[in-house]
Amino acid sequence: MTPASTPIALGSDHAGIGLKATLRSALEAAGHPVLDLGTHGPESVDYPDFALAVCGAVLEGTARFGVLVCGTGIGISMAANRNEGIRCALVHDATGARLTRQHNDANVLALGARMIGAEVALDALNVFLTTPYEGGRHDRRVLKLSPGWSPSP
Ligand SMILES: O=C(CO)[C@H](O)[C@H](O)[C@H](O)COP(=O)(O)O
Repeated sequence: MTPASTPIALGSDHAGIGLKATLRSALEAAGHPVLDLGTHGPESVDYPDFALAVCGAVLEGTARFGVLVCGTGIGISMAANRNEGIRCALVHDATGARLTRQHNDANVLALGARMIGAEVALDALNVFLTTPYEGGRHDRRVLKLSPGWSPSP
């Protein structure tokens, strides 16, 4: 298991920068090490670049989980899920965050800064980080999401 001392990687585009800052402050206040991979300014940028950076950190093990924010969470989650081994879930509340950890063993959380408020996002993040994967019947389904998996002939 990845130790809790391993950072949480954060990334956003310009639309998500405010919510990312809120999430970062909350994580740091709770004692979580954070790896903020940008964006760091208000200029218009492209969300796939930040999804790639965060997913790279998760896949190489320098981050325990990734958290991505764009305006809707849609584009940045699409970009994240292009990376083999990443299971990124776009959620809109704590229930989605809990279920995607329990059932999908999601390793990246995506949030839409133009869709949900900061309190809901903070609840979702807290639940995401503290909910374990259930395993059991979900193992064979998660396995089918793995790099290289294909149906038996
Ligand atoms: O990818 C998105 C839409 O699913 C995100 O919401 C982006 O943040 C959005 O497209 C950015 O839009 P903007 O008009 O360039 O701010």
